[in-house]
Amino acid sequence: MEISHQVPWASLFWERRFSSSLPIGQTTFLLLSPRKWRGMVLFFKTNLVGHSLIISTEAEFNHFIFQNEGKLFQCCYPKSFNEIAGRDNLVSAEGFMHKYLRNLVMNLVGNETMRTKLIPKVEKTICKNLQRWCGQASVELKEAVAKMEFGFGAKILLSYSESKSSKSLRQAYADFQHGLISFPLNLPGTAYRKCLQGRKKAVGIIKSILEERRATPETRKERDFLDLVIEEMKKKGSLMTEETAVDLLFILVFAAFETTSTALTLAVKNVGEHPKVLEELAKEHEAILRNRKNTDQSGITWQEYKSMTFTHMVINETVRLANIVPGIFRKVLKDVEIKGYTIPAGWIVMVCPPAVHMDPKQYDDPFVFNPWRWQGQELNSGSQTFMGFGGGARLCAGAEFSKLQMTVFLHYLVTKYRWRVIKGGDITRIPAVVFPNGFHIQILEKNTIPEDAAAT
Ligand code: HEM
Repeated sequence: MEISHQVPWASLFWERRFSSSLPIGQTTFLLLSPRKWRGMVLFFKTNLVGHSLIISTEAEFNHFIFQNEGKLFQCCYPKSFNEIAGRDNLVSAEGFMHKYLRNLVMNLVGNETMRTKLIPKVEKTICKNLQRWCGQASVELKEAVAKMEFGFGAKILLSYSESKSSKSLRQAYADFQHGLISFPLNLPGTAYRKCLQGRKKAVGIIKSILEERRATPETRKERDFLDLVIEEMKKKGSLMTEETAVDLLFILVFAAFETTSTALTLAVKNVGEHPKVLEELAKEHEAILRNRKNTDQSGITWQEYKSMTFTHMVINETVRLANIVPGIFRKVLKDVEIKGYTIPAGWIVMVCPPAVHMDPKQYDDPFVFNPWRWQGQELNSGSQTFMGFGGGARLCAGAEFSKLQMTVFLHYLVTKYRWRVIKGGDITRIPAVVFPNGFHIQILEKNTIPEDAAAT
């Protein structure tokens, strides 16, 4: 690991990945003539399970890769990823198929749907859960939020309810997640085998819901995403086969709960550790309540949501530091010239967002949680220096939806409740962000005194 002092984030990623996930065999870390630019290694060559791989740690080149999606670069995740995410999964789909699937997803979580349909539903779910957690001695926030997001996602996608089902979709995803980032060795006892088994169970449940729905199209009060998918399947010459439908639903249920729950837990942790941020956040949300002309207004309006600038700054800062997706993989379609080097067609490039997010040339004191650094900037989900949600034509389809959920959660948390940490909150990267001891907090109504404090 001789280069660890030069690219701490990238090397940390590989070190963790290979030491924790590759118990057998050795992957060598090859460093071939790294180009330095303003003191930072731009890119270097290594090898990933037999593939030649360029790791790009440079903002400009990463942006170039995103902007040339489909022309010079193509999405490329390892074969084993397609085995666990499904052959027809949206993340690996290309060209017309990618556009078609992405459009369907935008139908589910695009701005118009969020504005007209999702805000009140998100609010209702969050308020109900916060009320339930309030007063409990301790709530493990990551798991509690993941459960809430899973329930919400499974409902809008499939009208699935864990409590009304004989088989647990949630457990199937827990097994899937357990081995998601592991060496692709399908032998009894391996994490990868467990992951494949989890996928098989989840796919089985989703398939049976799909078949049941097709056999007995009921008249539900509200259409879910599955209704839309089935409608697509019925169209003459449709691209939507049963396999594609199942793979799409499978990946969406997962995407809907895992990433957002991690980001939201980190947001609460960051805000709690920075009293000035909490104060500013509360000020913004209390002003929203105060400025309402109609005092009977029951929920957040789209305009109010859009005006929560400081909250959006807190979310961007959280996602920047979280680096939930540490590597984004692309295949080089044609030879690419970059700063005097040629990257040959067929090679794999890994965009490394953490290296950009933690680069002191891009962000002053990059390890410090400082939402004010976003002041006056466009708070987009992707830019040349912010790639927590990826970029270009494959910018995360759920980025805005994820931000909406975090914003609504923070709104109710800071206006109605207060919280204190009971235990946990440590973070480990394997390379996915995990909380090894959880993040246990107590949530109380804003104007109550905790029992132990009242007793003293
Ligand atoms: C904090 C939360 C989230 C983070 C950090 C995140 C991150 C990302 C990243 C980095 C990518 C790009 C992958 C690539 O270019 O290969 C991506 C793609 C994607 N994400 Fe997210 N995501 C989040 C939440 C969500 C949610 C809530 C959904 C679902 C509703 C979602 C659905 C998707 C989909 C469908 C894609 C593929 C887009 C495409 O290829 O066109 N994500 N996400």
